[in-house]
Amino acid sequence: MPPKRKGAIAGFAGSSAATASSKRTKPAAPVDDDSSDDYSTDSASEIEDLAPPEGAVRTKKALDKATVNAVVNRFTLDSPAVTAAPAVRTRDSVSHLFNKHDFAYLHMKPDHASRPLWINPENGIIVLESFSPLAAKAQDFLTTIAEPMSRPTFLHEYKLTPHSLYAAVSVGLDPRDIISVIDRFSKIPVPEKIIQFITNCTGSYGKVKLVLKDNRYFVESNDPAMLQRLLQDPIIGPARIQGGDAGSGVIKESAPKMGALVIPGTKNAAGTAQLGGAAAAAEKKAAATAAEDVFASVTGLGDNDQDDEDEDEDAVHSFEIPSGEVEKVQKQCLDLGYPVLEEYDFRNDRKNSNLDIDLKPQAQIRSYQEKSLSKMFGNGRAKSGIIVLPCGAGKTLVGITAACTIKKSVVVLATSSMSVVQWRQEFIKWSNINPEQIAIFTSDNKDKFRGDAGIIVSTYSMVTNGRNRSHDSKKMMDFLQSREWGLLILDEVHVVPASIFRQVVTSIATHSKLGLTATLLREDDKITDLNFLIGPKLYEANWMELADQGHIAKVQCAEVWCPMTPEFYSEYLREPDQRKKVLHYIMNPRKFQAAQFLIDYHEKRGDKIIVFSDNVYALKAYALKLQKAFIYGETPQSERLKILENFQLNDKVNTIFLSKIGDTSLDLPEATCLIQISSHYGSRRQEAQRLGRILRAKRRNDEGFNAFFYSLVSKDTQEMFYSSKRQAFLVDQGYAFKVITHLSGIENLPGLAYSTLAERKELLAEVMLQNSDAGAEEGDDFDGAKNLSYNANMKKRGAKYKRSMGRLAGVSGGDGMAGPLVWRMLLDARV
Ligand SMILES: Nc1ncnc2c1ncn2[C@@H]1O[C@H](COP(=O)(O)OP(=O)(O)OP(=O)(O)O)[C@@H](O)[C@H]1O
Repeated sequence: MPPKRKGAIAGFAGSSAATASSKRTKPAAPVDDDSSDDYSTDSASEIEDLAPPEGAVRTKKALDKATVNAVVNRFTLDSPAVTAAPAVRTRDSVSHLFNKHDFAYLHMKPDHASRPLWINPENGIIVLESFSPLAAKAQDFLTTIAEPMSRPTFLHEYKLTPHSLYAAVSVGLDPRDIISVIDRFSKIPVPEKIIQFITNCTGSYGKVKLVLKDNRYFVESNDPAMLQRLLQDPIIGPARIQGGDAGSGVIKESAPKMGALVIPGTKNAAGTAQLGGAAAAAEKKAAATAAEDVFASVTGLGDNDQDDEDEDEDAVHSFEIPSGEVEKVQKQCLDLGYPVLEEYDFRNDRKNSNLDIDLKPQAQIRSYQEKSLSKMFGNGRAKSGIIVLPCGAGKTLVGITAACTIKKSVVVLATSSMSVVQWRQEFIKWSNINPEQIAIFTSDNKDKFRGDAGIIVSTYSMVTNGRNRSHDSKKMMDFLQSREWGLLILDEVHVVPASIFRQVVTSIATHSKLGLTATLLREDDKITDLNFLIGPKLYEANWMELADQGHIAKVQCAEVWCPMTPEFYSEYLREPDQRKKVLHYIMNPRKFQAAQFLIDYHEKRGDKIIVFSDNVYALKAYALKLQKAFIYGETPQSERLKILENFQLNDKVNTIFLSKIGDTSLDLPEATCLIQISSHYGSRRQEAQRLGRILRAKRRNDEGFNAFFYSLVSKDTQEMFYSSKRQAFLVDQGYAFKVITHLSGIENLPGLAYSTLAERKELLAEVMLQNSDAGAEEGDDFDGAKNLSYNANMKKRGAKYKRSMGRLAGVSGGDGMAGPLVWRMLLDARV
């Protein structure tokens, strides 16, 4: 049986630049090209200027970014709106050491030691003591109201931002509760400035909702005065449909009860929900842990309080607007400072046919998957937004469970045709969907599903590239655009340019959107666009917590410093061509030796190793010299499959070399060790995605198992700088990078390559003979300006990573584990 390769092959279809340019050259006859959707940072700009899809039905035009930013900027801690009187600062003998960071004026509460967090009044950063008994509770709360910034072993950092507070309100939190819970967890009374910031942000966000019921649009609010204010507006007022259900055009009804919905695959779905109220309550009580008691005593918010709150029924007021006015009303609300939340009341949608889909009984979603979905369905409706889970943590099943909850027609968009096939297979594996009701729309497949409701899985490029559509493809697009969809699942949202989302969300009429990603970061800082094009971040899992629970592998990360040989270094310094400079540090013989040594060592330990190189010249040179298989953009599909199959099943093939086409979605659970010899400058996203290839290691639950991630860096070259920038995201997730300056025993490796000066000189001569193109990455145009801008950014912000001293075991929280022991034996680790 062929091995599972999720999107493996995703990137295997050629380079991003080649794809982008091929989209521009018109072939003789219309041909659908979805061969690659490699939306790397560089390809993004190429794709941005694709024409909008032909005949796209503009349902709701995306909000103008300037307006969005204007609103967001209104709510910063420095804005005039935040007018708290400056705190009275008393200076003492050490104040000068701290300058404006002297927070001695914030008096600690008497029982501060038992409270786990502290909040910076100047910038809204919250520091959490992750070792506190209340940390788990506080963490749940903080991930709802703030952005996780950094979560290493002992102290976590979160930041309150307008977007995070917007997301908090969107899952039903009240600003008073936010302030009171922070206060109960906090070592200091919540600073007045923070209270004002929270009140200002939440005062405007989430007050107004746009709800689709029976395919009629309603502007909804709990606050009748708010609706009156909107109705008095010269643009919104006239848009109201006069004489709606309630005659006056304002309808009053009961708010849905929180938690009334049961998400499939959860414990509730399995039985608790069916228990009578009293039995369920008793079960809940019995499950209360000691930690919860501590929580209650410190916060004063026991479960009973929560239950009481749940029982409160707020009236909901609404008025109806025609679908043609939706965009205008949305924009005007935003201008007034009341951004509109979008929710889908799918249980009352009787116009769109139901889809017969449920999770299979054996499908049990994991606690973090359930938590993420509860943020989406918290009040019984579907909120649009983004769920962030580490690579290999099961985003696909989260998407499938969302579809099983909504039970309406679904569109899934993925980044490559292989991912599309994978998504369909996973739907069939986890749910009882009739295979005829799930269709694929790619260049090879354009069948519709059977029946009134169904699922279409396609790629972003199939849906947005309107230039050269074949007849069948046009028909399929018409089908996609002519009907309403209950849910749009957007896979790997971090790689797709905002302009593509804009085209997608404006051309496919969908009631709710779910974005999925592991790394919600972009080097081009276009993340804020996603907040408004898809929705706020609903949930972000903690990588370390998932690793501790065995859902993803524990990984030891190391940066191996490889000194340049004198002859390579003097050429490197002398070389004026940037690309050739790069080639010199990638082809550094000491780096080659380190790779050879690590491959040898890990193969002997029984590991399966992936070696990544963005540079194809180096990829081939290393692989050929070491006699290992390699795959890059030009490797034919059949050969790729053969290599990957051998890697998985053949115990003689334990190492493969991959270019960056294997960065994402590659599902090789056999891989346990990763060695990176060349990479995409300072890309934090690539580093995290590559790490993701070993997070799903099959052996992750073996006692003391660790996967290994080595980044080989040529010392005293530009590569050192890029490497530190690349690690920033993973360091924030709690990974500690050990610096290894010498691999003990390397000198004694039999057959060590380039051990004589003559061999090294020969290699240098070969490298010098290469033209500048050999130094370029696969499918990448070297962009000196971008290169420099990374430098400038780093100077501006300062490097965020820290190099660790001492033992890796300690810093990675892995004391006493077998992994670090192996390291200590193997590596003479010194800083
Ligand atoms: N609740 C679950 N129970 C059992 N297996 C699960 C569960 N959730 C996910 N898995 C399995 O975990 C593996 C990884 O899942 P998936 O491919 O969806 O990860 P991912 O988050 O999309 O990763 P990537 O970002 O690397 O694509 C799959 O083999 C999947 O079947």
